[in-house]
Amino acid sequence: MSVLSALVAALGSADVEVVDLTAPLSPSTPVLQLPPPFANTIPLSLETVSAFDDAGPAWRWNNIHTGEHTGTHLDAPAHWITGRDGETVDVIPPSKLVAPVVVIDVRAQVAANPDFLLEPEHVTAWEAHHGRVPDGAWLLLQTGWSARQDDAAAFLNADQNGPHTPGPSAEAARWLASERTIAGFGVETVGIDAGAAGGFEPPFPAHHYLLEAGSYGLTQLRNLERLPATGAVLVVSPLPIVGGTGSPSRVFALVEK
Ligand SMILES: O=C(O)C(=O)c1ccccc1S
Ligand SMILES: [Mn+2]
Repeated sequence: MSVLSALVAALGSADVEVVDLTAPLSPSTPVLQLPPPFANTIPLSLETVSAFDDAGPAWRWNNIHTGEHTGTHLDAPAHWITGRDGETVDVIPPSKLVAPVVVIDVRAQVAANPDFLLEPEHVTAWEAHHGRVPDGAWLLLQTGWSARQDDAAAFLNADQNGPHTPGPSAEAARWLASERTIAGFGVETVGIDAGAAGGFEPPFPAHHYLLEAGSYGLTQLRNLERLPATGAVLVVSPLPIVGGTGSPSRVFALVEK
């Protein structure tokens, strides 16, 4: 039996489960809110072209208005100034679109502190149990934050001092970019950087270092609790927007039961 035949058989027998990691995309999907004077992306909106009416008696269709960085989306290296000469979303290599995925569970730490920062020591402690993060793998940070996805205020979790959401420290971002070779870094929150990362050095270090290194970002993921710490395969499906810095993406994982 060929490998793909075996996969099809496994999918049919539920030995391999397809887990959708994508948040539903609607006009109420929370989007990043950068402070003035910075511009912000738009949320999704649907504009009716026709709906079984005079404009289209037998068909319904819409125009969609969205940012590249709206909802569950991919960040390409070209999104950040440090990766400005890097890959745009239309040329992401297939080896990053379908790749091994590992999950680091920090839900307990985040439940105690929404400003929790992933440090290199958290990754090396995980590696002591699960082995080194494989070269070319996606590393997903499981924070439990997807439970907030239906409440924009809770999801963005901002007060007068700014947003309070977890993410990597500047040192963790630098370390992941220099000491490991990951396809990308994925999160449940609105962006791959922590809410306070605008005040880090360098600002937004996950973007700064990981996109500089040619890694990608994935945001606003959910259902990470259905993934094993290792052994699953991630499939990332961005739109191939020519020259795009990112794209809303359908993301799912193949999980052996
Ligand atoms: O790439 C994003 O969606 C994102 O999170 C972001 C975009 C622009 C500026 C800062 C950030 S933090
Ligand atoms: Mn983004």
